[in-house]
Amino acid sequence: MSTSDKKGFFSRLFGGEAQPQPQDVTDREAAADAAEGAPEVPAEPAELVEPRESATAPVALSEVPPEPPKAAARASWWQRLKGGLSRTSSSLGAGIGDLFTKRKLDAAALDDLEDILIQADLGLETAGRIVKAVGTGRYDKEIAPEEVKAVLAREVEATLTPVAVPLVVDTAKKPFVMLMVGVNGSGKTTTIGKLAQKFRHEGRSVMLAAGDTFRAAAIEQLKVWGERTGSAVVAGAQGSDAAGLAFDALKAAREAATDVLLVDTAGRLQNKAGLMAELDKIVRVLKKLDDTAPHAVLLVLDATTGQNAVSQVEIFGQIAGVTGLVMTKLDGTARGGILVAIAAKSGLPVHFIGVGEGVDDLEPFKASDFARAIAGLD
Ligand SMILES: Nc1nc2c(ncn2[C@@H]2O[C@H](COP(=O)(O)OP(=O)(O)OP(=O)(O)O)[C@@H](O)[C@H]2O)c(=O)[nH]1
Repeated sequence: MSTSDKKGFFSRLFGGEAQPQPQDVTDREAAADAAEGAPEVPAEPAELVEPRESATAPVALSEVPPEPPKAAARASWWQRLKGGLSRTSSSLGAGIGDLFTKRKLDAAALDDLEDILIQADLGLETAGRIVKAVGTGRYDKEIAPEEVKAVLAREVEATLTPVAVPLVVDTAKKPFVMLMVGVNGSGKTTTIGKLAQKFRHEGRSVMLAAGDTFRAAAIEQLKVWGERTGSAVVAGAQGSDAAGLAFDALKAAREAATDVLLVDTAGRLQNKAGLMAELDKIVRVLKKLDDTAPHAVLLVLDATTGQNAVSQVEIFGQIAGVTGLVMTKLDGTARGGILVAIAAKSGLPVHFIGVGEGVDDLEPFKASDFARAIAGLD
């Protein structure tokens, strides 16, 4: 099928507790300045918020989702994944059901199937593969919707298996530095909180750097996550230099022998050149202290943005050297197939997916579970 056959498709495309040390601001400023002249905003000493004894500090911020009920009352991950992807699977299932109930497989049916798959944002390549697989050996015969769903699950799993790569924290790096990038509202800060919780449960010490200095609420949000997860937080004033703050945080994390440092960043894509300069500068400043840092650059993508997420992968891939993906909000869209399109197109590892606002609504990405859930299979 040529792209022109699907008019409008491409037009949618661009639509253990660390004991941190006091900061050496002189070092930080020197490194930041050496990396890129003087910071645009005069640097202020970063504030270090040490983790509280209790990880259940009162939450004052409406932006931070409430803590989930006790584990026993929570559904299993599979149930939450299936539930989260239900909008996508029911939309696909309804389309497939309508199409193949008591109907022979012919060219028109295959064309209609392709439309349904493209509307679910699975991407042209995967849609084409699924249609071919459904058609093979079944032409002119009746085919049950369940059979089509099984083929769909098989092909989606085949596409996703190569990218379902777990994130490995290299314990030789102290700290293992993860830079979190993505557009505003994609779920970066929430994902940082969820990851911090995971790492803490694995017995690692964690520090969070509030590098999204653009929004005061983002800084406050990160502090709440720090309290909740028992992670130290390095934060500066709103508008302070993000690279300087990242430098402070890495220095503190090193001195405290922290296992993982998660660095939040701003995501103002409307100012691409500015964003590129800021991310570049953060990376260069981190390298002053550890030339192998950052050890992972995770792009957080909001599934509800559909095809726009594809262009975000391209842009952030160019400006931030993305090493892996996290897809959030798969529970809020009927177009969860976008993950499949991105996997096929970019080949980037998908480390985690999020299906809710709760702290445990983020899990390592597994190709077969996702494929079964999206196809509506048990
Ligand atoms: N339904 C749902 N909501 C999510 C998920 N992940 C994050 N959110 C919500 O999305 C909203 C934005 O998340 P943030 O973490 O503030 O996003 P951000 O990218 O840090 O945004 P900025 O701070 O503006 O850059 C919040 O209300 C989160 O609770 C998810 O997997 N599912």
